[in-house]
Amino acid sequence: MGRGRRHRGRSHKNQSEESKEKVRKPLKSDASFDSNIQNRTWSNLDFEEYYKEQRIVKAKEWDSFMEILRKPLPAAFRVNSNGQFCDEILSILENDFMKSLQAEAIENGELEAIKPLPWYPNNLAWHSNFSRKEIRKNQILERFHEFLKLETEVGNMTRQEAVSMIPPLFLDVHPDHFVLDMCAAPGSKTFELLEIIHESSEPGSLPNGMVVANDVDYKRSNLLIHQTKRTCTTNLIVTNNEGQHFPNCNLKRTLSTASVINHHPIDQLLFDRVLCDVPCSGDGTLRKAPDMWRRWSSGSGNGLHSLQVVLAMRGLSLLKVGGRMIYSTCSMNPIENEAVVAEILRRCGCSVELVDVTDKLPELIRRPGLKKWKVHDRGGWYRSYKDVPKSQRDGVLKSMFPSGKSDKDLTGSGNSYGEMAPISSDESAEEVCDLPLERCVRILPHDQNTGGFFIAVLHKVSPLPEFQEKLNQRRNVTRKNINSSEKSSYEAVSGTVVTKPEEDAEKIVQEVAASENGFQPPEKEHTSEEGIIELAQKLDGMGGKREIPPMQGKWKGLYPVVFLRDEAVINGIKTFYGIKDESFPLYGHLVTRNSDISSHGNVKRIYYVSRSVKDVLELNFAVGNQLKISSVGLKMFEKQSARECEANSCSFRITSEGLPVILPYMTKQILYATMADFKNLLQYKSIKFPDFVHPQFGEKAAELAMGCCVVVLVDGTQLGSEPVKVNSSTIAIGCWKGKASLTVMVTTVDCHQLNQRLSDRSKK
Ligand SMILES: C[S@@+](CC[C@H](N)C(=O)[O-])C[C@H]1O[C@@H](n2cnc3c(N)ncnc32)[C@H](O)[C@@H]1O
Repeated sequence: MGRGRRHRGRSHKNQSEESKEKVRKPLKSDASFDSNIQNRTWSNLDFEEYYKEQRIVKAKEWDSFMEILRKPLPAAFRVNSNGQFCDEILSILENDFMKSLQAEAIENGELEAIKPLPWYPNNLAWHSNFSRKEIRKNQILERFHEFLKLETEVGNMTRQEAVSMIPPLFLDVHPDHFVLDMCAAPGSKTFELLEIIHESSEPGSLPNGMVVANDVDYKRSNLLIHQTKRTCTTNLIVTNNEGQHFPNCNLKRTLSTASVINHHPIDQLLFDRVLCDVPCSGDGTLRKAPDMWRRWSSGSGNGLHSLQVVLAMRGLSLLKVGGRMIYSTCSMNPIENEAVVAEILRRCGCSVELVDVTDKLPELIRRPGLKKWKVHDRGGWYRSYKDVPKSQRDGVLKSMFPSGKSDKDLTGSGNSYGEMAPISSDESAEEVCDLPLERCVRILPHDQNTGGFFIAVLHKVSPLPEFQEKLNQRRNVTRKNINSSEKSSYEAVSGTVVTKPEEDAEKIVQEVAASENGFQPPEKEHTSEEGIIELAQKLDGMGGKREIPPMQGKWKGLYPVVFLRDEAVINGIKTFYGIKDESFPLYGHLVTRNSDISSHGNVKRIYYVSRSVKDVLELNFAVGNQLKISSVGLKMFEKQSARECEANSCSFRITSEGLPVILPYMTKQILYATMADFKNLLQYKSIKFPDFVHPQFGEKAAELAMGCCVVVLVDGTQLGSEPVKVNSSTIAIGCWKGKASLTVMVTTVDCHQLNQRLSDRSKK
């Protein structure tokens, strides 16, 4: 659900109080809900009056539009295209669940239980005809629920509302693109963007592109950090800047000498793609957040309009010429949608075009953007700004109207984008926007049983008009001044500034059982998407109150990220795992943060960053840490304080998320196991060397240096021809080689899921 600051609290409150009296109880036919939901209200007369008046659907469609809004939203999910078991999972969906759930679907009056979303490429996204609640509560659906839960937890699937999957597809992202996700939390679209960035990369090869996922709310950002961990990406930076003041880290403006600039591969942070999925009133999510029926008022949309305009304008100014930006909301309100798009087109003149995407995703049922709408405020309707009484002009802005013109403008000349349609002197005449707003994409819930959504695709043809850029720069200079006083507590420390350590995200996830074998438990991993969404909704329920990090502790809640320059640590890792600089350079790509350094100066966690992220970190450092970074790169090594350790072993273990990236470059500490031994390891977690099915495997394990190692699954024919080349289907797990046994260092959930997938494979 969209959220943001409510600018006009007073009118909002009055209207929502009024609307409480106008609500009605649910229809009898909505009987499938549990009693808790039944007691909720499923209508709001203000909502009905508002959208009838805005004519977002034809009169004859009204009843079906309202009817679907009162039905719970069907669950939707995506299969991670980069996941190792993508094909297996698709096959289970097609060959098992599509058939086995059919009877239950028919009982529910549906033709199909689950089906691929026809507009999503390669059948990777699915729609189920059961709501999330039904899936959770219904016993027959229990096996399906368990499957969804497990595969989501290990990162093979993502539960995501169908409409929320659309913006990244229209954005046309390539693996070498720099992408800004401006309002990114809780991160379902960031996850999708990362998937696209990584789509064609081979194991270990990192794409040239990257994603900056920004959100002003640090608590919601922590959900994003947790959620995107499952992508195992080195190409992500998470920031907590205000989107409208997002810095472009312009080195030319910061440094005076060209020679210094020459040392930096990039001198300004601009993006090939921007996703501007702004905070909004969120009435497109009524089906999954029925509480909104009670809270809905037209004031919410009005209150967010100007923030939405400035966010979109900032996004466009951070976009490279030739780049593409998506403006999207999960609201159906034209004030948050077409009015915002019209205003940014007016401000940008010919430098920005609204792209016609009718030929893209042809199976997606969509409606054109509106050209006519009205503004509602404090019980009154206005067709034109000239009708708004002076006393109400603080709440109703001229940019909210189709012409975007004030009384004075209406007598003057048109704008550079095109002449507006003449406004008749007739009081009842409606304003019609002359911009090509029909190119916007409206998704209405009753067209294909989804939530409501709005998308506009914008193309930056040339630099923005100079005064708009200057306006943006002025805003940022003012912000920078504020920031520099805020920053005094960490100025002396080199590196990037993070607002809060990642561990906060961990607090919300389940603990994995501590290993009995003397080493620290593996890092806490994966929580369910359901949990993430529920947490995000709880945060939404805080009424737009933004969370700022508590300013406690030595670093006052601001933890610097630093490049790891400790050669003893880096060389120790390189030697132990046999990593060669020419194939996988570690130096310059490893970062840590002060919160990860113990009081004795020992590093606890080490993160790996791609070249693109490294370049941005260096730029950010050079411009005085303008980006407030809360997470960066991929946690690759973690200090292991084991009981059993030898002088020559490395105290850093490889994390499970880091393993797929580094494995192709490891030349030491690798064991090759056949299915029997591999499955036994997953099942029993710790096995003594003589107890392996293949004695040679136990002998090789015993010969290995003590400490972290990797066990790679091979078939019998590959044994003896080691090293086996790693490819995208390679299955490997991190283990600990002790004095007498080999112990798995993978969470119980991951072991269980992997075992299940391997059993499915062997059945074929
Ligand atoms: C509609 S939600 C984004 C959903 C997200 N794109 C996703 O797919 O999961 C809007 C987000 O904007 C954030 N937000 C609100 N005001 C902001 C601002 N001024 N700058 C950046 N983010 C903001 C909110 O914290 C919220 O997480």
